[in-house]
Order: sequence, then C-alpha cells, then structure tokens
Amino acid sequence: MANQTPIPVVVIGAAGKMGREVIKAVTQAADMNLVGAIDTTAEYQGQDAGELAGLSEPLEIPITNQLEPMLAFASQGKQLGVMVDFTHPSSVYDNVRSAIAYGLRPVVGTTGLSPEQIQDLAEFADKASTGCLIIPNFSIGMVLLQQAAVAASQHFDHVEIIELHHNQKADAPSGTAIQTAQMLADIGKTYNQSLVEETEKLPGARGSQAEEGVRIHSVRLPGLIAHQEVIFGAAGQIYTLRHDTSDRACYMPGVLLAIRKVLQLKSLVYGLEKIL
Ligand SMILES: NC(=O)C1=CN([C@@H]2O[C@H](COP(=O)(O)OP(=O)(O)OC[C@H]3O[C@@H](n4cnc5c(N)ncnc54)[C@H](OP(=O)(O)O)[C@@H]3O)[C@@H](O)[C@H]2O)C=CC1
Ligand SMILES: O=C(O)C1=N[C@H](C(=O)O)C[C@H](O)C1
Repeated sequence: MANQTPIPVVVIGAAGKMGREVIKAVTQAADMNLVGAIDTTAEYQGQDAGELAGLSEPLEIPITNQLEPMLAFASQGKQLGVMVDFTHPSSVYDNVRSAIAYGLRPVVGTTGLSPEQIQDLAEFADKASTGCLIIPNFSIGMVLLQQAAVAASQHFDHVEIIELHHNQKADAPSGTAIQTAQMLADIGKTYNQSLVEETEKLPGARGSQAEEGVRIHSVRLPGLIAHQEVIFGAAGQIYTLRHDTSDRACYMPGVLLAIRKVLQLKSLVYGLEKIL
C-alpha cells in the first residue's frame, strides 16, 4: 500500500456535520489524499477545510462551492478519484451524476433519494461502467441490527420501527429506517394485520406505512444524534432491537471502507452490508 498512489478524494458537504468528520478521517488515512472540499455555505467560502474540521494544522485546501472545476481537477491524475457526498436530499442526485460524468466514483451518505432516482443513477453508473456506493448508514452497529431484525422477522408478524434524530435533519423517515423496512418486506410477508378497524384521530398518529405493512415513526429533537428501534410484538412478548450513536466518528470506518471498495466496482451498490 505504501508505494501506491493515494486515492484522490473530494468531499462535498465538507463544512457540514458529517463532512467535517470525513475530512478528518480521510486526512488520517495513509492511502487517501484529500484534494477538494466543496460546500455551499456562504460563511465558510475560502476557509481552510482542515481548520474547519478541527485539525491542528491547516490543510491548505479552501472550502469552495465550485463543484465542476473541482471534479475536473480531481479526475486528471492517473489514480481514479472518489467523491464523498454528505449534502442534502435536494442536491445529491445532481452531484452524483456530475461525479460520474467526470469519471469520479461516488460514495453517497446523503439520504432522501427516491427509489426512481436510485434506479436512474444505477442505470447511469452501468452505462459508464462506474462504481457507485449509496450507503444509508455507515455504522457497523446498524448493519448488525438489520441482520438481527431480518432474523427475527421469520418469527414475528408484527413490527414497527421508531427512528429518532436531531432536529436539523431534512428528510423523514430516515434513509436507514426506509432501508430496514425494505429488508423486512423483502422476506415476502405482510406484517401488522389489524384486528380492529383503526381510526386516526390525529393524522399520522400511527406513523407512516412502508411496504408490506411495516410502520415507521420519526422523532426529531435537539439532544439526539441518530437512534433506531425495531420493535417486534407477539402474544405475551416484545423483542426490541436498538442502535444509538453518540458520536459521528462511528460512521468513519464504513466511509473509509467504501472509498476503497468503490474503486473495485463497475456498477451501483446500495448498502454497507454488501461490501463488508
Ligand atoms: N449514511 C450515513 O451513515 C449518514 C448519513 N447522513 C446523511 O448525510 C446528509 C448530511 O448530513 P449532515 O452532515 O448532518 O448535514 P449538515 O446540514 O450538517 O451538512 C450538509 C452540508 O452540505 C452543504 N450542502 C448542501 N447542499 C450542497 C451542495 N449542493 N453542494 C455543496 N454543499 C452542499 C450544506 O451547506 P448549506 O449550509 O449551504 O446548506 C451543509 O454544510 C444527510 O442526508 C444525512 O441524513 C448523516 C449521517 C450518517
Ligand atoms: O441525518 C442523520 O443524522 C442521519 N442520517 C442517516 C439516515 O437518514 O438514515 C443515517 C443516520 O441515521 C444519521
């Protein structure tokens, strides 16, 4: 590894909560080289990405909102480049299309892409024979929770998901909750058959209904980071799976793994569990 050219990495959303963590993690990885830090926040334009991320030394990489020139620059070396996206549901689709068009491999943490957008990006990546990773949750704990939930779903017919996040989150339900519900639906059974005719006296009281009857409830409060419960019920018993994050550093081993793995792919892959 020591003799290999480091992987050029562009971080988009670099001034955000996740972007700053990614800047730190990429800078500390011996096989990666941070080449660009993109963010639209007006007040951070021109600031050093390392100082903003809390590193002791400046990186001499200023935050800029100029994505396309940065992608062009990052695609010029002989080593394939990676764009890591932690931005906003409204911009991630266009960012990924641009990265692929410039020959960079996208690693996407941003949630809120619709199934149609993901399908479209998969076709775009296929045509370009380009790896692309969309990972709704980079923490190993969540992969293990989801595996346990799929195992439990063989034995329980009733399940509801509660996801709890900080109140600066733009999308609901969380990408992780949507993915978890999809995994439960994929085993091919319908959950939560109602025994009575239910009436919602306040709209949304019973949460949202994902495929195959899986219900998702979203909580947004200051003081939270990211948490998820999957609650199974049956006669006389409740089985609860819960994952809590206390620091966004928990996502970084997954992000670094994804940066390395995306270079080996030729198509779009969805979910951390597929690259472990
Ligand atoms: N997959 C995973 O494991 C995880 C995923 N996430 C997801 O990552 C995303 C980001 O989360 P978080 O860091 O908390 O959010 P933040 O709001 O803290 O950061 C997002 C940053 O992206 C910037 N931004 C928005 N649009 C653009 C754009 N088009 N180009 C460049 N920069 C842009 C924002 O700037 P501005 O001020 O201009 O809006 C902001 O600085 C969310 O979708 C979240 O759900 C979060 C944690 C883990
Ligand atoms: O916005 C967040 O914070 C998080 N977003 C992701 C999601 O929507 O699932 C991952 C994690 O829950 C944190």
